[in-house]
This record gives sequence, C-alpha cells and structure tokens, in this order.
Amino acid sequence: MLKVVNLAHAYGDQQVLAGIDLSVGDGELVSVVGPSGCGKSTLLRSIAGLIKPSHGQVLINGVPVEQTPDDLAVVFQDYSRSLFPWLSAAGNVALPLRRKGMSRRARREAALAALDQVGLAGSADKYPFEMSGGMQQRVAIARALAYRPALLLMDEPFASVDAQTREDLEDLVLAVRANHNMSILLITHDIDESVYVGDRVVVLTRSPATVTESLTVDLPSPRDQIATRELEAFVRLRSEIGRLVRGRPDLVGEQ
Ligand SMILES: Nc1ncnc2c1ncn2[C@@H]1O[C@H](COP(=O)(O)OP(=O)(O)OP(=O)(O)O)[C@@H](O)[C@H]1O
Repeated sequence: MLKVVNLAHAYGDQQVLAGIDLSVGDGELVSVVGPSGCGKSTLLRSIAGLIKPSHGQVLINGVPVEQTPDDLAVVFQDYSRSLFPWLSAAGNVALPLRRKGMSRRARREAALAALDQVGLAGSADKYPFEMSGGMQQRVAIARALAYRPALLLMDEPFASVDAQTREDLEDLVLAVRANHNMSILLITHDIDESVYVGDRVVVLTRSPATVTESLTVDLPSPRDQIATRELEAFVRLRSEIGRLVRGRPDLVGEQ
C-alpha cells in the first residue's frame, strides 16, 4: 500500500532525514518511534504530500505521491490548527465526507456516530473554542476515522488526552482498522503504545534520521490493555525498542 524509498529531506542546510526506507502493507499498522526532534513529523508530512522531500520517493499502491491523495486522512499533532474554528464538532467531522458524495443527512449521521465512538456524543454542536485540547484532538480523530481512508497517517494523535481516554482511543483505532481494513502509520513518542497498537515498529535514529530497525510485533490479537502489556513478549520488545531509541543497539538482547 505505502512504500517510502530512500526519502531524504533538508530544511535549508539542516539535513533532517537521511534516506528512509519503509513500507506499510494492506491493513497493516506500523508504528514509528525515534528520538525527539529526529524528523518524524517531517517524514509524515512528506508521505502526505504536504512537503516535497529533497530526495527519494513516496509511492501509494505503486503511484508516486505528488499531492495529498484523496484516499488519505491525517491526524496532526497540533490539534489547535487542525479544526475549522467556524464549524461545530459535527461540522468538522462531516466536511470531508462531501468528497465521498454522501448526502447531507448521511454525513451528519456518520459524524455523530464517529463522535460517539470518541466519547463526544454530547458535544456534537460545540465549536472548537468551547472544547478542551483533548476534546479537539478527539474531534480530529473522529474526522479521520469517519472518512474511512485506505491510508491513515497519525502524528502523536493521543498526546493531548488523559491516560484512560488514550487507552480507549488506541483500542478504537485497532477496532476501526480491523473492521475497515485500513492501513495505518502512527508516529508516537510512547514506546509502550508503539508496541501495543503495532503490527510492526520502525525505529528511527537521531537526526539526520535513518531506519535503525523494523521489528515485528508478534503478539496475539485482539489486544487487551492489561493482559497484552503483561505478556513477556511485550515487555521484551518494549525494552529492546527503548534501547534502540536511546542509541544503544549494543545492549539489545541483554536483560
Ligand atoms: N518547517 C520547518 N522549517 C525548518 N526547520 C524545520 C521545519 N520543520 C521542522 N524543522 C526542524 O527539523 C527537525 C525535525 O523536526 P520534526 O518536527 O520533523 O521532528 P519530530 O521527530 O517530529 O520532533 P518531535 O519529536 O519533537 O515531535 C527539527 O530540528 C526542527 O526544528
């Protein structure tokens, strides 16, 4: 579905990405972790066609991405800039559904259902300025999920919500992915999260970033917030990724 080939990017003379190769298969959820500031958001914006990388290629189903593809949704890290302030929560979620040719009523129904899934059933008619940061981010997540894109890109989507909501949203993304066969690339700072939701975890080096490792998450599905995190395989993988992110691959395997 998604293939990133030798992607490099520099802002002026600051080299940020130094040749990234990665792929996301049909229906696969790939988590991307890496040190702070290593270029994760730059990678996501390049994949979404929002910036033109200095070098390399992004292919979706074999077709090079020149501009943001129709069958793509993005949840940005910065919730404060991702919603239209003049539209209600339901209006924000319903807006992209116009591109799907849905009737006004069907759009409204889909928006209400998605808001209900993210725990905002009672806030459909609120405007962004009437909602907390975490609520706004949940609206952005509802908008992406309601659109049912073939490929969903998420940049730290759960960073601004409380721990309980975060777990609920992780499970919601897994459920929607399973029901609609979406391919998902999720960028996160949270190593536990990368393992819990991922089929694979791609670890980036410090900037200028390259891929250090791509690890398969061999854990049973459906995942469970308590039981999965208790599994020995989960704990082992989390430690291995932690060491890789901290740049000590020499320690991998030691307990
Ligand atoms: N539009 C831009 N113009 C110039 N420099 C930029 C721009 N966007 C990002 N950078 C720089 O590129 C580097 C990587 O930034 P980026 O946001 O891609 O990293 P990140 O891994 O997502 O960061 P974080 O872990 O803090 O979310 C940083 O040094 C940042 O200052």
